[in-house]
Amino acid sequence: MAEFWRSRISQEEYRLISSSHSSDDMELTEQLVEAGQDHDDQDNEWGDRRVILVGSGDMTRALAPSLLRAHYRPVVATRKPNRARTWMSQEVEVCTLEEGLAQGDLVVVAIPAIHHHTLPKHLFTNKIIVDISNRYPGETQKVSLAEALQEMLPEAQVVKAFNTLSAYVLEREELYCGREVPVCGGTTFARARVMALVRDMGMVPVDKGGLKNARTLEEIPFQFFPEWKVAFIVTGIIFAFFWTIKFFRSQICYNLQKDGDWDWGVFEKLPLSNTQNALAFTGCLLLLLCYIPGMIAAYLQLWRGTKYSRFPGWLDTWLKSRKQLGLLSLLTGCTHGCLAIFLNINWHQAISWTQSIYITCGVLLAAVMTILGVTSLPSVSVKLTWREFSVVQRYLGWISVILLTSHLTFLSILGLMRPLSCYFLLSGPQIMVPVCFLTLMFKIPLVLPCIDSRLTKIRRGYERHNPTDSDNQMPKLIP
Ligand SMILES: NC(=O)C1=CN([C@@H]2O[C@H](COP(=O)(O)OP(=O)(O)OC[C@H]3O[C@@H](n4cnc5c(N)ncnc54)[C@H](OP(=O)(O)O)[C@@H]3O)[C@@H](O)[C@H]2O)C=CC1
Ligand SMILES: [Fe+3]
Repeated sequence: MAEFWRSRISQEEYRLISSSHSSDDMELTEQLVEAGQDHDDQDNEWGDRRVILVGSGDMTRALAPSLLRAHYRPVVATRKPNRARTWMSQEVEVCTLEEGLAQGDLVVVAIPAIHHHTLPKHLFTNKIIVDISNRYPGETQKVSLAEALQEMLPEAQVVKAFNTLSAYVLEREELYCGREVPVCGGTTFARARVMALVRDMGMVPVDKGGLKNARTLEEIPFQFFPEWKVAFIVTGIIFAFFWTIKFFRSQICYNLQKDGDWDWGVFEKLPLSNTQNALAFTGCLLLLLCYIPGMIAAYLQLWRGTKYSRFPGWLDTWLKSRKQLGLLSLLTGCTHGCLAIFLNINWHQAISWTQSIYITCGVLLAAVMTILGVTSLPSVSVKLTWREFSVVQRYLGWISVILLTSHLTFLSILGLMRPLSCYFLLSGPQIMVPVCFLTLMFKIPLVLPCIDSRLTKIRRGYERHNPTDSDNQMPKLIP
């Protein structure tokens, strides 16, 4: 194997290559290695650090500088070298397809997939082809673009990569560094080589197996907030619930219970007052929904006496949606705060002590939630130590629940005791204040030293039913 690539490929990838028993795979790997050595012999200075970029479009213009930064040598192979030279930097070699493809065995095909059939097939023998193509919206193919390219170039190894990044991102080191890049296809060697390239460029390669998975990779750019789906649906349902309650209480019940004609004037409150009210309680419930699943998980672990059994699917999904629920809680809560300032505050009127506590708690809650929201963003959280992150998320999280409970209680301290004014329909505070207190009540046992130490033990790997078994399937953590 060419020395340069041996040093770039991690031990784990090398182990995978060595343990690959497919004879076809090994044969192709040998051919590729030989091809790599040929290029080494041609030019020792660069060896197979050359990466041939076919096409001179947006992706080539974004990839070439990032390859240079990673100490690779991009060679642009284009149909129109004279034109391409005008927009490529001096350090990038620009040549014809024939000249370019003769220089190296790692080739990035950066032309739209509809033009793949125009590629000179004979020049791609024994090459590792990095297919970065994406289909256009609305286009549907039975086979993935990468599989179609592999079928067209049977003597090459097609590896799918980089299609999940945009030219815009690839132009900015600060945006692409640390990003995950799924890679699939080729022999294990070809894939490992592309993964090493991705890693050298400052990104994190994720091995997605064979080329049959290319379709999944080609779907990624078309995904629409997949991690937010659950949180958006939950937020929509909660908002509709509180908006309907407010509508029945303030518009329908009000008119049904009063004497005289139907008052259409109260319907004017629908867009602003009702929406503000519904946003307030949506934000409250979303905040609680961030902390309730963690408590359920803790009780479940205490009951099972182990952390090594899977949570039910619904709890797993709920736990994974906490960040999104928290950010939506911040959004709805802050919108409620802004609207409430316009609606409720009469600056010339003295405020009671309950109102001043309610306002102070509300403003503090907004501040604490902003810190929680900002620290949950990946760009910020990667800069925090594990301790900093867990202290902020855990303690500030529960402080926000206490502030929320105080905010709601002092908002409606008198209203809570009032008899139901709209048949059996509870008001927002009448629903939310008990839920807040219940959440805090269930949290209190978990912070008691005897239970907390038991939970900590379980989370460090202790198992109640199997305390001494060293053959447990999962590794134990050192306390
Ligand atoms: N733009 C982006 O953000 C992303 C693009 N991609 C994928 O990367 C690939 C390239 O995209 P992009 O750089 O934006 O495309 P561009 O349209 O900017 O450039 C494509 C290049 O392909 C070559 N080309 C154009 N027409 C033909 C043809 N008829 N025959 C042969 N070659 C042709 C040209 O190069 P020349 O004239 O030098 O030969 C042209 O510069 C596409 O498959 C796209 O799906 C993937 C992720 C993101
Ligand atoms: Fe409020």
